[in-house]
Amino acid sequence: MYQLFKRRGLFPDDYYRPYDEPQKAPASVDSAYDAWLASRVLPRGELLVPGAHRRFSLFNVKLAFIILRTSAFEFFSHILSLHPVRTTLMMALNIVRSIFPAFRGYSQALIIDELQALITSGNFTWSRLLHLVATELVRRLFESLLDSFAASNETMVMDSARFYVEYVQMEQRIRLDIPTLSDPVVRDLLQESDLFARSFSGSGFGLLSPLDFIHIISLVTELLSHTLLILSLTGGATHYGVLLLSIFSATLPLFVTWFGCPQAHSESLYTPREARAADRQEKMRNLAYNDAHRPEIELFGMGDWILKTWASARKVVLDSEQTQQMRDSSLISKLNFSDFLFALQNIPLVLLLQTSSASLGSLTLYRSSIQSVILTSRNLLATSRMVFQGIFFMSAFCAGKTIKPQLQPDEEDAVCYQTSPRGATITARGLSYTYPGCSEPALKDVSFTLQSGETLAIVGYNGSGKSTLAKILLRIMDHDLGDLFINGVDIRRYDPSDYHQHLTAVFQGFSKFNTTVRENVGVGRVEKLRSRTTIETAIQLAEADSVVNSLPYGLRTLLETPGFESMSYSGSGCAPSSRQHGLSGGEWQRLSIARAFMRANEPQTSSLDAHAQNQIFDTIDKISRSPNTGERIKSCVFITHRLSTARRADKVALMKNGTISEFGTHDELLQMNGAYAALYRASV
Ligand SMILES: Nc1ncnc2c1ncn2[C@@H]1O[C@H](COP(=O)(O)OP(=O)(O)OP(=O)(O)O)[C@@H](O)[C@H]1O
Repeated sequence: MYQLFKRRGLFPDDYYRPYDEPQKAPASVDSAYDAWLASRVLPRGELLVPGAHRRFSLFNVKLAFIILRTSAFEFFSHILSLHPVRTTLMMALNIVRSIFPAFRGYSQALIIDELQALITSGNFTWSRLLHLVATELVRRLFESLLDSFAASNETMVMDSARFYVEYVQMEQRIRLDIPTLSDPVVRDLLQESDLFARSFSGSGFGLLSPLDFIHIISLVTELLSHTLLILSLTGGATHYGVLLLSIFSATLPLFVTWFGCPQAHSESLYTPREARAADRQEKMRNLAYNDAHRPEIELFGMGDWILKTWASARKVVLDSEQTQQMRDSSLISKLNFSDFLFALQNIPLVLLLQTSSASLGSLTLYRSSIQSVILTSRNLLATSRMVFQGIFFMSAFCAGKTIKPQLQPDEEDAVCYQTSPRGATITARGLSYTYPGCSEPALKDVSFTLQSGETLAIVGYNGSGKSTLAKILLRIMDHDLGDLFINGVDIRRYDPSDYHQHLTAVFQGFSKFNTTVRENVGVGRVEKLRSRTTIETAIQLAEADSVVNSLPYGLRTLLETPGFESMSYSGSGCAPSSRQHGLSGGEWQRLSIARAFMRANEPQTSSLDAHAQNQIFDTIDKISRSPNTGERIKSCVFITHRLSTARRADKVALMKNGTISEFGTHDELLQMNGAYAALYRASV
């Protein structure tokens, strides 16, 4: 697999390793992807699980800078370009709003001082008091108007940013092919990229969104404005010294937590064993909660096993969380600083009282400002910490955009699929394939030739590699060794989406979508989703018309699915639940065949059918011939366990232990008197 990735140029040479082996940080880091990968490697060669918080170390700070340099600028410029005026306004308003608290404190202090002066001089009047209160109310009104305008502006900016990242996420998932998506590195990358996208809706592991970079700026401004106020109230070196001491000691515990105990979150740092346990407990929980599994859970009495497995996995996770908590609550963070701090903060207050300029207003202002400094420092540290983590998740998001699907040919190698009048010619030479993480190949040295217009039946025992070969022929997986030529051209040179235009397939494990019959069939050829005629023809070809006609709302019937695939969501305007209807396994299969037949009328289509039966073979045979001359115009490969169906194909391939052990016409194989002949005789 590593060789394959190297060849495809998906990952740099020196640091892709299967996850079971110790990991090594990349030798040089000069892209967001490198930095993301390097930030996950722990000193012992273990990998951080996706979503884990990065330690605040010098190395990670350097990586964060590389990410900012290589991808953050591009990302933020894109966000800015979505709403340039509103985003700029949002930044400006954030800074303006950050000065408000200090200004508020100052204004209140002025009112108190003025009242104090009025009372001591004996000039107090109620009208003067009302005037002061009214002024304060007007100031507050202005503040709240600006606040609500800023909030609505921010919502618009955030919504468009959220749409953008979610769109890119969806695009990424759809663009990548099965081999790329099944790679563990890519899976982790996409998981962290998802966390980044979710942080925009405020649900990414408690992360703030990346736009909180702006909040850092406003928090710094707020901190500065309070500090300036305090400095203006206090004077002299003694005051400054004590003041600095009190602020430092107020924020010290925060720094200790930030630098010393970076794994405050329970999910932050799992060992591979703990990560596996976390995964297992989640799977068991899903089994217990999902109604789709209920019949089998009851039938096979899986309840106890689920509970036991969940309990042992849960214990491992809880133990790990406990260890982390104990690590986090180190002695220094357990020390209760609050009383001590309170005393320290009062020292400048006492000194301030000694000065002749001390007034009630200035004392109140001092007290509230010092509290604000502490609060703002806390917010600043918490926000910075989240942003620090967010930078790494952002690198996953940006790196995800650049992953090249493994099956995509290089531009200079790509060729367009050229149709041939009688269907595709398939030539396989020494094809081998090993699933990731497996030691034994699922396909070994498979060679055969299928001429255009011929039908090939693949037969063999369970697990002999039939589906694997079909997936390679369908180009949804890539072979490791050997060559596969379609119409004389290496299959690797075709763009998969171009190649797929010219074939169709029925899968054994076909998808059951929780949507209408029409959409369940129509997705076989999305551009014809609105063409009722095409859908009805496909349904007729698949002999599924009796199924559809028996449904209360025909094509508009909303199908209930036991599985997870869902194409509808609340508010989508889907049919009401009264239009829902369940189908039997066989009826679903008919619809899946109709889905495949959506492409069957294309003259050059090669049909591939998994686990076909006699009746289906008749239909496939009918549509793979020209309606005028009756000549074959499509090649067809199908997998079957029924040898009575296999004998009707032009060629039969018997698969055994991942390879084709016998190949030829039905009669040739019978004459060979080998395994096929024995199986055939046993079946009749
Ligand atoms: N995703 C996978 N990961 C790892 N191994 C796999 C995977 N899918 C299949 N295999 C293994 O590859 C081998 C061939 O499987 P394949 O599904 O191609 O067999 P098959 O002949 O189609 O079987 P069946 O008739 O039961 O459908 C089997 O040993 C199987 O366990």
